[in-house]
Amino acid sequence: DTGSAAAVPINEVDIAYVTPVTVGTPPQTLMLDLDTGSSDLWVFSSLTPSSQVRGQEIYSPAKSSTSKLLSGHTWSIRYGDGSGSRGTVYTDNFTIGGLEVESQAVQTAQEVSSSFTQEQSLDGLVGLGFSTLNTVRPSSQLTFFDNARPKLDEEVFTADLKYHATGSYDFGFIDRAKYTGNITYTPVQQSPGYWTHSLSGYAVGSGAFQSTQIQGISDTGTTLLYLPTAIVTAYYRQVQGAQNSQYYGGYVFPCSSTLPTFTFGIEGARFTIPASYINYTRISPTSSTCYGGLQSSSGLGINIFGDVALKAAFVVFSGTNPPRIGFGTK
Ligand SMILES: O=C([C@@H]1CCCNC1)N1CCCCC1
Repeated sequence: DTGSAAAVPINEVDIAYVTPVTVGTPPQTLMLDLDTGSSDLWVFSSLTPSSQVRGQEIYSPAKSSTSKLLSGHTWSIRYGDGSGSRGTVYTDNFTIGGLEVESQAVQTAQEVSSSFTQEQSLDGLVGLGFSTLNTVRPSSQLTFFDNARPKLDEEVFTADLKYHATGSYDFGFIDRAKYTGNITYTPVQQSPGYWTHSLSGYAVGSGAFQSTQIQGISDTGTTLLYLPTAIVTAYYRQVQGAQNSQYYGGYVFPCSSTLPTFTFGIEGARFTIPASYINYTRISPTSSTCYGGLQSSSGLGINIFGDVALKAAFVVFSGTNPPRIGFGTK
């Protein structure tokens, strides 16, 4: 089997992407954020206090003839940005892009943090990290990908995220029409449960490529690209008027600045992020100061290859043994 579904940016700066999924019988359609940086599948639900729901679609297990309570099981997750949610668990039929998993653990939120309440076009997350990260207790649950794996034509899913446009996620096949040339693969270290791998180096604009191993995680659920401070300062040294603002919590610069491109390496292959992707957003709607799509990872304890980087490539998440990740030019 295979599946293919849209990845729709939820606002005009691609802060996150949502994908239509269906839960239950008859199918209830929700728009969920497919997140390779976590492994819980949770949804706004009929159990979410109405004070915490602001326009989101909800899953009502009582309206599904195939829902079953996973008795005695709970979950609680805290994301690196301080957001979080918690609740109870049902199993139910779950589909993405025509690919169905019967009896998928669907984590129903009984509480969500304010940033989720405020994000009205996001109805929950589909964790596509390794199932070892799942927070359901007393028994942890499998991700949609792990459940679908036995029925997939090929043990892969792919991400084709786009700048200010709708892209796609595919399951079970690699669509030759979505990239040119070959996919370059590199090993994944699946502990503690992220898609952890290394870049082979980087270049700022037309500068020389610096060959250096940079370990981090490819995370479709993180908006920006977070790299070591030395690399980030070297980048913004090329930007007139750029500064690392304590007030805004990162590098800002005049929106009129000419930004260099940023190139990253995967093994011998090179992927160039256009300057426009790094001119991320105005710090407020009328401001002429802009916030960068490349920021320092020093506060995070981990480098994160988020959407600003991933949308510059066609990315193959391969669940083979051992797992690996592949990047193709598009
Ligand atoms: O919470 C997160 C991210 C947040 C954004 C969505 N993806 C998961 N983590 C990934 C980086 C290490 C810490 C955990």
